[in-house]
Amino acid sequence: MTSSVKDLSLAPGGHRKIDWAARHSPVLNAVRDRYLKDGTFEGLTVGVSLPIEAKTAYLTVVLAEAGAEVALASPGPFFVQDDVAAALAERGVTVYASSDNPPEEADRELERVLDHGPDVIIDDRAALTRLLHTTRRHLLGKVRGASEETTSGVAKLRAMQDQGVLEIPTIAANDARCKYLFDNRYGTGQSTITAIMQNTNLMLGGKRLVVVGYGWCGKGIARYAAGLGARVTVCEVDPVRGLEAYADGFDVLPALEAAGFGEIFITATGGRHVLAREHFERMRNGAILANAGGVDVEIDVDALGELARKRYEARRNVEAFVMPDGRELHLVGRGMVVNLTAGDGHPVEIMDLTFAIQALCAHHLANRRQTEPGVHLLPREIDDRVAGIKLQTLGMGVDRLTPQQEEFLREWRE
Ligand SMILES: NC(=O)c1ccc[n+]([C@@H]2O[C@H](COP(=O)([O-])OP(=O)(O)OC[C@H]3O[C@@H](n4cnc5c(N)ncnc54)[C@H](O)[C@@H]3O)[C@@H](O)[C@H]2O)c1
Ligand SMILES: N[C@@H](CCSC[C@H]1O[C@@H](n2cnc3c(=O)[nH]cnc32)[C@H](O)[C@@H]1O)C(=O)O
Repeated sequence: MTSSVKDLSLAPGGHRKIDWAARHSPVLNAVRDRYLKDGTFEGLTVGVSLPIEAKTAYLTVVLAEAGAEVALASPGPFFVQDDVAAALAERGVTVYASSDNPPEEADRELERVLDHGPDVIIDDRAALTRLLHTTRRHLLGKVRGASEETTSGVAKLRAMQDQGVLEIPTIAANDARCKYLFDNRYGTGQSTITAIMQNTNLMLGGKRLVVVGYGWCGKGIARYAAGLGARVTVCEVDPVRGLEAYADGFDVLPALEAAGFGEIFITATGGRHVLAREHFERMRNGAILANAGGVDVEIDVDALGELARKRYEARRNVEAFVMPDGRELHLVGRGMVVNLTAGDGHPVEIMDLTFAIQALCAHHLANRRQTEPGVHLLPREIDDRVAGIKLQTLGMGVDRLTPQQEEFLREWRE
């Protein structure tokens, strides 16, 4: 089937971006050479839903080179770099994506991916998996399994499992240590702060910055912001995580209190309306709001619109909401995942680790090494292998326990 992209003439710029990602992806390259070329993917179809940018593109190129037919769509038009989509169409990956597509038609593009009849799925926020269980049920039988990219997607899959409706094996790629410890923490930390600074052109040093949610993403954001001199306050609902934030050197306060003094607010919870009307009513003139969480309802943008007497584009990717009392609140990246909708996503080296994990999850499922319907973890030794390869590419390494040390740890007698 043929790709459907915005403009094929944009391909040269996309090729350069993909080549750059390939050059900085030593782990995925090693995984390709050591594991993916064993014929597993010959004759199989891999359906992918991920933000379409250079690192995602390189993952799909690697899978295609390993013999798979790959079909790709994005979770929506705000996650599409058209030059990359055009380049991919030229590299033998079928891609259904354009930044011009209406957001409400995102499911249609994803269904076109499913209509390829995938054997294996690489998913983001469980979008393909949910469609597979609803509008494309007739394709369920062919799917060997799905690998899930993000925390919010894993939560959806667990909800499906709890309700007894998940009919395929899935791997929580997000829950691999080589994923969340680096991608969610350092990747989100760097790329969220970069996107906010790039789009506002404002300084971070000295600013009162509020991070809502101190999970892996929130920890990364707080750490990078503090490193650049911001005065960080954390808001949590989990007292232990709040205490952890305190021990890491941050103030911890309820969001309503922080609303009154924050100058920059970043949400990273995966929850709904964590910043809402009552917070907007207290915020200072000029406050900046951005979301780094995986759902686009963390900031109640509808309420912000209802409160505002006027809204206008203050800068590219920055929308100003003028309140009845004259205060302006500035929303970066539409309240969607800011590092992707208003930035280039995570650093290449981070996605190199994430996509090495994803490639191995796909390989695992393609080989039917996990056949039980439900949500599963990637076997620990595969995670260890990826970390080992990364250390090797850095010219570093770790030690191994000696047999005596292993025995000491196993033995309970002194
Ligand atoms: N921007 C990115 O590139 C990126 C990368 C990875 C994950 N994500 C997404 O970011 C979100 C967070 O991921 P994570 O891995 O950090 O999850 P996590 O579960 O480790 O952390 C979420 C934290 O938010 C807290 N929380 C929930 N509701 C809250 C509320 N109303 N107020 C304050 N705190 C609240 C929870 O207690 C938890 O500590 C998810 O939606 C995930 O999909 C985004
Ligand atoms: N696309 C989702 C939200 C994604 S949440 C964030 C996920 O994006 C992933 N991510 C972050 N940066 C990049 C990137 O540059 N390329 C591809 N995926 C990325 C990251 O691994 C994380 O788990 C939606 O429908 O709203």
